Amino acid sequence: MRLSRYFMPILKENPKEAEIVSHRLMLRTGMIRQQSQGIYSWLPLGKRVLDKVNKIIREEQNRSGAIELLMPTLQSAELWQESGRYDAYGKEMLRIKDRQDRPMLYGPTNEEMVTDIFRSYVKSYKDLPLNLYHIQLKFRDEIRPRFGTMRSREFMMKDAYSFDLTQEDAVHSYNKMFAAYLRTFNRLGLRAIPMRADTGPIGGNLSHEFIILADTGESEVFCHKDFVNFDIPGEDTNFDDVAGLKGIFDKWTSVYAATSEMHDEAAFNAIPEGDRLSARGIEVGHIFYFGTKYSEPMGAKVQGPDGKEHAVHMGSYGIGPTRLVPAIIEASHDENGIIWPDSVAPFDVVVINMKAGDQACDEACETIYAALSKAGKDALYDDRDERAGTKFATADLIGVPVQIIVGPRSIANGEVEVKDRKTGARETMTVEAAIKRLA
Ligand SMILES: Nc1ncnc2c1ncn2[C@@H]1O[C@H](COS(=O)(=O)NC(=O)[C@@H](N)CS)[C@@H](O)[C@H]1O
Repeated sequence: MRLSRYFMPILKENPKEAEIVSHRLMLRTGMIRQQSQGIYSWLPLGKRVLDKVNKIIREEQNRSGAIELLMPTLQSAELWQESGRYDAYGKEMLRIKDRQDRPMLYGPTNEEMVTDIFRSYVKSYKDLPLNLYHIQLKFRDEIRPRFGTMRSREFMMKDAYSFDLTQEDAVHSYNKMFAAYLRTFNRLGLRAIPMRADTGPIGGNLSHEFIILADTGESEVFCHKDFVNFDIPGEDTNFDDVAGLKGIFDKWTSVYAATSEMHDEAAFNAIPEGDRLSARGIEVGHIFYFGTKYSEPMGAKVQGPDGKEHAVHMGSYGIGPTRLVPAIIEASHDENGIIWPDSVAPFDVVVINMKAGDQACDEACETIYAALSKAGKDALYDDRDERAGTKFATADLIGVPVQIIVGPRSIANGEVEVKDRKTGARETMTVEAAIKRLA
């Protein structure tokens, strides 16, 4: 992408409304724009990151055997009246009337709708287990949306829903998602800690929140220091191995970890002082087992091996992609801007032409940009008619992992400078070596 033809409205000053670093940087880099309270547009640079986050989420959901679909944002009130949540959900629910004056709502979550889909088609235990998921916008009229897209009113959620014949089978489905979440957050460059959690309006009695430690996190968390060394389930994880997945769950819940709602001070103090960790955290995922809470009232039943009808056992599993983007920034930035993990960076490389209009610089940049693009790399070419200093600041601000700096002096010797955004390390090499290294 040539920056002179892109749309990336960089702000020179820190926006005063931003209270935390991720909100400040997402506004300054032109990743998002607030349209109204708690409602945002994702501008091109932000959309590229959001798409990469969703790609990883999708890959790990699919690896676990979950099947993707897409449900609408607008839902009929009747479904929520069947489950009894229409009134219980409270003021966070945006209620709408259509032109026929029918009561509708902008979905805050989709347990009722996915249960309606399930009950319309699945009648036998032979079709289980089943896990259906989508990545879709939600609306929750948060009383105090803040911190940009960290806590917004309209937000994107990956929400998955599992269906099983028995509680035992449902716990295996829960453990599949548990392992998939550990893999997902690790691939996003985050260390997420699963913590026993409250179930709130979703319901049920088994629930874990996945929290990443960050000073500006809204959650207060307490856990054992050992978490930081636990192995992440590998690519070769066998999601049909009931005992194996139970082993992963047991390992990752073998030491103390709880959010403030579930904290047990005595249990925490039983941990040797040096091993205790109390911190602030950001909830990036939340999983629930809630049995027949929805299937019973909504008649989602299958015929069991005994020939009898059984309400299916369900769970739901949420991840917040539009919260993950700021969460990654909170976990990975410095005084010059964002430091994107390679896996979600909006571009792989930024080519900086220190002197646009200088023939040698222009030619070298075009050669490098063409070679990187040909090799399938996401390259941003800063070809703007701007001072070099402005270009260096932009490249550091938007956090692209690698910068190729092309200046008149070095290019006279056929050389360029390659800078690593995370470490700041710089290396001078020939144009060919730079292309070979990065293409
Ligand atoms: N207001 C919000 N802004 C941004 N992300 C949010 C917001 N509310 C929730 N999320 C994200 O969505 C995830 C799941 O939300 S939740 O309420 O915990 N769970 C559910 O809604 C269940 N139905 C799981 S499918 C959270 O872990 C969080 O990452």
